[in-house]
Amino acid sequence: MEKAILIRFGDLVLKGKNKPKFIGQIKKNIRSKLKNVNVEYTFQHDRIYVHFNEVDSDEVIKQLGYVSGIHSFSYIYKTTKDIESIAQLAKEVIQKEVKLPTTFKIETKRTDKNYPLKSLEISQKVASLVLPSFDGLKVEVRNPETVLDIELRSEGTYIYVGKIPALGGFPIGLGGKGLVMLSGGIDSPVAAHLMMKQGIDVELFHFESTPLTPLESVQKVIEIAKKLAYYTPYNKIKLHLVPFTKIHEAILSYVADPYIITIMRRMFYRLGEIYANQHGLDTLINGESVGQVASQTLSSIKVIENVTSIPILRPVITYDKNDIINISKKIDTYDISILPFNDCCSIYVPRNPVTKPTIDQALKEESRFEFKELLEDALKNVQTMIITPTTDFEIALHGFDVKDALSSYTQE
Ligand SMILES: Nc1ncnc2c1ncn2[C@@H]1O[C@H](COP(=O)(O)OP(=O)(O)OP(=O)(O)O)[C@@H](O)[C@H]1O
Repeated sequence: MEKAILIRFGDLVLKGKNKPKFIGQIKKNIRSKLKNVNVEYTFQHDRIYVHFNEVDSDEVIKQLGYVSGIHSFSYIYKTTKDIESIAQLAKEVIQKEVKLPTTFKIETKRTDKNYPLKSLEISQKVASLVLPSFDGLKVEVRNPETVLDIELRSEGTYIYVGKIPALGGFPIGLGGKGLVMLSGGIDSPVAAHLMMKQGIDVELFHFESTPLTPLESVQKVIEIAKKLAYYTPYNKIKLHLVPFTKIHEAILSYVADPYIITIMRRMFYRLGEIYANQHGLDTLINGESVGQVASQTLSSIKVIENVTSIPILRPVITYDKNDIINISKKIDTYDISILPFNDCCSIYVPRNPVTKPTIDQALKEESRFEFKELLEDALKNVQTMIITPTTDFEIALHGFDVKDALSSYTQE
């Protein structure tokens, strides 16, 4: 029995001239993802068959599950076009893949128009040969629990049962590049994931305030980046650590308590925009919502966004917290995000954060200290790490300046 995996792309969402580009990119991403596995490919129009010998097919499915742009897979079996062989293979596939008893239907697609039987005739003939061998199969044409698909093509016949849903979305590499403001919280890793799923190639930007915040908060972000790295075609993601301590200290010293978070975010946006522009990144992405906490209001977004002109994407803004949590569990970042270590946004939370800040007042708060030099200095000292799913962080966490502690892991 020749077994392969059929990969589908979700034809409905593919439009016109984008289609060949999309398929070219997804092939590239799949090859890259499976480069350490011994498989072969058959590429046909808008589908891909992955063939394997002595390879753990579940591992192949697992790896393909990280590739955005794939909408579903099926385990698919191949035989000749001889009707007896088709029926024989159908029986074997039912034995292997179908839980009995079940209601059942055969659906045939015939792309080989020279074949002597039409699609419906093939279904009927195969059903008549298969049904006597199984007590637990009851034909139900309208709403069957199980559908056995037969595809009769010029090169042979393929049979499969059911579809395994995949990630969906679009392949990374076509949608431009984005800089994700990544905190250690639940929402921003989900925001990163959602944008990656839409085909955006992301880099991660974290403002670290050690020693005001514990070094573990940086480790937390590295652990999150490791999880996100699985969803890239090359199992690699860039994490930029931005030394934010001096800016943070200045904000805490000079800014009135209710405006601390507003001004901190304005500094985040300024830093993000400059960095993105310097490095050819098209957009800033964050995990902001409206209404989750008192400071997250539309007035607040307006005042914060006022300092930038780069597009800002907030993919989770309409999501319920529970939905965000469910995604974070699926991508395996939830358990890391709920670890207790504070980062710069979660320590020294003001007692009464302003809910309706004004631009004038924000400018007044900022006029109390020279922040431009501080921003320049932070940008000069950004450390870039290439994170893979196996990046190691076995270092002593205490008694180090974060820069020294991380230097051996830093690459440009
Ligand atoms: N230390 C940080 N470094 C980078 N980005 C940050 C940082 N803190 C906050 N952000 C960005 O600002 C957004 C809103 O921050 P907020 O403090 O409301 O959330 P959070 O508790 O940090 O966690 P999250 O929104 O990720 O669940 C974050 O989603 C993230 O995009």
